[in-house]
Amino acid sequence: MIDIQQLTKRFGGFTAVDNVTFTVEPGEVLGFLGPNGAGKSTTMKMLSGFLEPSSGSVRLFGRDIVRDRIAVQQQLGYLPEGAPAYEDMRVDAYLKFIAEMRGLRGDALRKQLQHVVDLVDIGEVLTQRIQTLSKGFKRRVGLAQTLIHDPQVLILDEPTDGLDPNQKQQVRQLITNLSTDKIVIISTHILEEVSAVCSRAVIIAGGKVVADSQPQELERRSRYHGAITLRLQQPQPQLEAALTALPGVAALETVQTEQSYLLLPERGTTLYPALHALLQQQGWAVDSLHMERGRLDDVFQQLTQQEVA
Ligand SMILES: Nc1ncnc2c1ncn2[C@@H]1O[C@H](COP(=O)(O)OP(=O)(O)OP(=O)(O)O)[C@@H](O)[C@H]1O
Repeated sequence: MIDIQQLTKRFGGFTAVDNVTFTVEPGEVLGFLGPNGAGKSTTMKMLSGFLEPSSGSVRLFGRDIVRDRIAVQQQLGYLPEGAPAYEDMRVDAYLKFIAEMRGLRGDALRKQLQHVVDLVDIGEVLTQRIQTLSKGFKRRVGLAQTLIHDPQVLILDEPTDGLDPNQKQQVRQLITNLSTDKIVIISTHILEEVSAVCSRAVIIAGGKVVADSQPQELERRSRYHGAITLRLQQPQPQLEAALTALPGVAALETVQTEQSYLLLPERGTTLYPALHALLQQQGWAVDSLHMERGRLDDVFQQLTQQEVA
């Protein structure tokens, strides 16, 4: 388990990370979210032992990262923001170098190297210099470096930043596969990433935790939770008035381009039964009907703007 208690970082008079507390268990993928400048990277640096907290603590399986830094770092894999590497080295030489730094030798080194090369699928670029790689491959080499000593905890700072949609998908799948027996913490400002890979989301703004929940629970806080988008097969002149009058409708929006209506529910209301009854009664044929789980971007905005304001 990783146990973060009242973690704080001040740079001069400025508090970048302010009393952050949370714990993460093996098998969890924790998404650490926040707008630019919220304090994500600073927190990740403290979690991985690269920056000393001003106050508070980080304990990994009971060991304090400041007092026991080397022992804790042996169980950690850290991918810093931008996945920096020695650009003029070849991929194979770089990974061998990192493996040696991690104390691997001989057969164990060769096996582990082969294992991570297969895992992140970089066999075809092993003899290339890192500076000549595409962003996607660079990021995968960064991940290989993070995984080489088979750590129990992975701390990945914006692991899919700058990747194309296919590469994003591959890295997310890899993170999901790795998470079965590891603790994974990823920082991101990509909300779809949270829905795609995270079992939990901690949102920070202005250095403070403003939410700590499962992504589905956060979606339920959105005003779009249970919202229905409706399009009929034939336009009906009375439709708009009938929808506005439906019990439980908080607001009605029209989506002109698609000739559809978006019905927003009053909090705690399920709109579908009343809508279904209306459609049946009027005999209006439905072209499409979609009910939303909620929108993370909406909740993210509410939570982070409140804090900044
Ligand atoms: N070494 C430093 N000295 C002074 N201020 C710093 C230092 N490092 C970070 N900061 C400030 O702390 C705040 C948090 O920065 P941090 O990089 O942790 O944010 P972030 O959430 O990772 O942002 P982004 O999404 O843009 O990467 C920012 O205002 C930043 O300017």
